[in-house]
Amino acid sequence: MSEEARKSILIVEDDENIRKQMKWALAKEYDVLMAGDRATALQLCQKHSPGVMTLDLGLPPDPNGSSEGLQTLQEVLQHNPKTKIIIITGNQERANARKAVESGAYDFQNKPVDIEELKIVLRRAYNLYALEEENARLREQREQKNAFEDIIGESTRMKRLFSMIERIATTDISVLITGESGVGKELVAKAIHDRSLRKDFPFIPINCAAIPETLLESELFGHEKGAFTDAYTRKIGKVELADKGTLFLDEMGELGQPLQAKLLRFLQDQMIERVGGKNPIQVDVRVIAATNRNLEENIRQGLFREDLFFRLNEIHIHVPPLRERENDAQVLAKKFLDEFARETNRPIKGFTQNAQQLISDYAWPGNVRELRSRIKRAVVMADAALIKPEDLDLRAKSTPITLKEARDQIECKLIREALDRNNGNVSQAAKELEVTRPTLHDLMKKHNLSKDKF
Ligand SMILES: Nc1ncnc2c1ncn2[C@@H]1O[C@H](COP(=O)(O)OP(=O)(O)OP(=O)(O)O)[C@@H](O)[C@H]1O
Repeated sequence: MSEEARKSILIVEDDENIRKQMKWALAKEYDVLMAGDRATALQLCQKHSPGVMTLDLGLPPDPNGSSEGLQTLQEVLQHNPKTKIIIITGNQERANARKAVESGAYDFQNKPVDIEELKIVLRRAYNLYALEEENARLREQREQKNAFEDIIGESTRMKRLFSMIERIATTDISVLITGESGVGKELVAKAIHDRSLRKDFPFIPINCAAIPETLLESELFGHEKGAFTDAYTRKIGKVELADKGTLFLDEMGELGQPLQAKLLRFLQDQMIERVGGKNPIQVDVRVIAATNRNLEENIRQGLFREDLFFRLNEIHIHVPPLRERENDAQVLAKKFLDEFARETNRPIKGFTQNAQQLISDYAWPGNVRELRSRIKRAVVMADAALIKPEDLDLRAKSTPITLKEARDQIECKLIREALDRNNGNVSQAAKELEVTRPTLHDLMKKHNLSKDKF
């Protein structure tokens, strides 16, 4: 069956003529089901689970009121919470339409229905329905496979991150991703984009730290021909290229004050101006920003605008460093090994026990990026089927030299794990570790651990 043929719609309308007209208008795009009362509507919903539904609020036995329509809405949503319901309502029933939307209807349309407008609303509603279905399917797959497609991870922290990504992806909320260098912030941004309604439009990353401040404005917003000495032709900026899609602003903390102001304006009204341009251009862009800096500290120092921070930080996602992800370094190492062995055609099968131990113990300051490049090197250097510790070239950095260093390392690891188990609750973590709360606070300070990151 083709994708198109599987789209189904239920029309709930007690006037037979209107029902027929709507069927006629929609049959090309949808499998149309029809009901004239609540009982039939419920039956059809349970049997066919339609993606979208139109619902006339005035149904028998209350054709002039809305009680039966609202009851139908409630019961359908109970059984089919993902079905997107568009309320069809008379002009004088606005309050009821609003009530219906508050109770979970997707949208409403006034009578007499403008069929072309309704088709657009239905298409949007259906896309959202299909995306939610797809995300649920992916979630099921992930739960079976213990992975999130391209983002590998089985640790509690990463599983929490995956469900956060799923929850926010279909909203248009701006997201600020924080985390050390190399933890996978860009991968997270891409995963959000890929699960959003914008997924068929561009995902445009830009690294604000890699481009000199003087060029960054025209990289972001574009320029007109002749705007400055080297502007020989018109250039379309990244924001415009990301129209209808997602712009990923990496290393956001590096942005200077003038560009912060321009960015804020674009975030507020989705309008930009090319450098040297005279007319504002309307865009429709979701922004995901990332930083490995402490932006709150930058705000205190007057380096970063607070209003811009609030705009970008509607949702905050912290990606934990690799050393705080239980067994993930092992899982990732195996995955990278398989990938590079295949790529280079080398018969490398795995790691010696000592190499595995080293991968677990090492602190990975460069996070997944460092792990990836170490495994790449090891696959090339290894002279046997199993990778040995020296192939990884890490030993010098990971082995504690003194007893004190070893004690510190284990102390830090135990505190991190206790905070992790207790979602950052210091009192509970202190109880588990059998120390007082103030002692744990002191130790957290010593190891530079913040409870907000758990
Ligand atoms: N969980 C993961 N699973 C698989 N690959 C990963 C994972 N996390 C990161 N990587 C890989 O590690 C490298 C670094 O990831 P990424 O560029 O997303 O990090 P980042 O946090 O954005 O880094 P930076 O702060 O330096 O911009 C990439 O090659 C990415 O594909």
